[in-house]
Amino acid sequence: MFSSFNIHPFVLVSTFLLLIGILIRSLKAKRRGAYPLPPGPPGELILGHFRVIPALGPEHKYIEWGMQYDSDILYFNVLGRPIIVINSVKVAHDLLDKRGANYASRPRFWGPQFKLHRKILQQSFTPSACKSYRGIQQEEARRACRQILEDPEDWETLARRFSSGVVMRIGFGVKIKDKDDPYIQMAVDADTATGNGGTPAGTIVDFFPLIRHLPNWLARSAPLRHARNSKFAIQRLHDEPWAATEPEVKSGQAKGPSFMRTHYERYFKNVEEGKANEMTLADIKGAAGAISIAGGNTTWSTIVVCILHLILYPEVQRKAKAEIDAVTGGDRLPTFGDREKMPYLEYVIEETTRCVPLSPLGVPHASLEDDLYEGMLIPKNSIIYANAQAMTHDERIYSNPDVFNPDRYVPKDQGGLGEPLPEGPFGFGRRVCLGRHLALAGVYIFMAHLLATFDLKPIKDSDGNEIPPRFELTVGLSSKPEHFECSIVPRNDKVKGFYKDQDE
Ligand code: HEM
Repeated sequence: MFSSFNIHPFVLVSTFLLLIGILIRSLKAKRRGAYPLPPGPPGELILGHFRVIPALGPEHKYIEWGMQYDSDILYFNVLGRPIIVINSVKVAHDLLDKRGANYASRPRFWGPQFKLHRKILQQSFTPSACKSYRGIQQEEARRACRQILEDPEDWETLARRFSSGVVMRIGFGVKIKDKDDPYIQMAVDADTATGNGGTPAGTIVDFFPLIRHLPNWLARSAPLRHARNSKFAIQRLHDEPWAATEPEVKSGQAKGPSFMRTHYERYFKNVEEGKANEMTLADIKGAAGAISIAGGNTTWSTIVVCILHLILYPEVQRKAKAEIDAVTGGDRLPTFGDREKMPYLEYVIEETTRCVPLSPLGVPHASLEDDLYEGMLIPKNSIIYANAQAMTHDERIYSNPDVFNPDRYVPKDQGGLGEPLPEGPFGFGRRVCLGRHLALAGVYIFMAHLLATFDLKPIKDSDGNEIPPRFELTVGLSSKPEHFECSIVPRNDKVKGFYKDQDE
């Protein structure tokens, strides 16, 4: 987990002194109260589980340990900081939902002003508020698929343009013009920042926060360098769209709806009327930026993972297309009005989030006070990982969990397995993803357009043999799929007619 411990000797000496403190803290934690901690593998004297938890794919090791210790809740201690891993939906509900107030915090890397951003964002992305963004999502899906018709090789960038285009329009009112638009590169840079930083709250910087003040030559930690480079990319995705749209919004010339416009206008109206403002302009910018950062890469990655599985499982693709054609007659593009008539496509999307949770360990929460769960102590200030990989692949709930099978959700009274829709890919409790309704609507409209228009196939080698696409994910706050080769071809000549008269 913490393999990048590559630091100057000066830091090592200071670290030694720190370790003494850690040892005292660890011993104190062990002696705390009469209640046992949740089970887990043995750690080392000072480092705890620092070297025990693997750097890559820790979620899989946590699943193994859960079985070994026959427990859905595990305890670790890294450099004196308690870590709790939750491996089942039941425990996640019991702690993160039912006792949400105690588990609503984040480890130190989240700023306090985010609480206010969350409150404001939450109101903007309820299921009914999301309906007002459908026009934007539909227009961007049409535009992206029309461009894929012209340039199928570039489907991946065009899918990214769709997802970034939607969140940039909703956040700031910025319209991404084409795939070479500089905003695309900004979104890619921000994706790299959030998608490659290593296991969240699992790097040396998270346990020695003071290291982040050291110059690069002194602390040669890869995650630290990554965090520093990322800061610029993330800031840019706030500053540039804000600067580009502010003059229009200020002068009342902005056309479409956007989060920024709504709150900017409200802010100055309050100023005029002498009323207090809850948010500063910097808060409005921060919240609008959060929409672009949190919503672009995640939606795009879900689409790419869905495409990949539809290529690997051609029978699922065939069924999804048959459902779409039955609703549209194969004569038009699907709309949001068709969504409830396409339960199979909905299951395909849910199955995508189940098979590959993009944040396999969730985004870590932190506990505020000591808590007791089934006779076990969960210490105050623990880092809490909700292991979405464990929950979505729990064999007690899902049959053959590694198989992509949207039919698993078909209710029993309709002849299906009646397995529950996945919980975990969007997190839990008071920090649950507030963009989930928007994200699922975006994936629906994009995939419905894509499947109405194209066949998604593996590429072939020179002998005509199919080469199945390769599947790999980066490791970060939200992972993203690595590039894979595939072939996207129009289903027939008629589909081109779907895109005539499109307003660009
Ligand atoms: C398929 C796409 C998406 C996935 C898989 C996803 C996943 C997640 C996860 C796992 C969390 C952490 C939840 C927790 O801590 O328990 C989260 C938080 C968040 N998501 Fe999403 N998300 C997606 C799309 C979006 C979109 C489109 C938006 C934009 C509106 C968004 C905005 C946020 C925000 C602002 C947070 C932070 C919430 C907080 O800390 O209070 N997400 N998301």
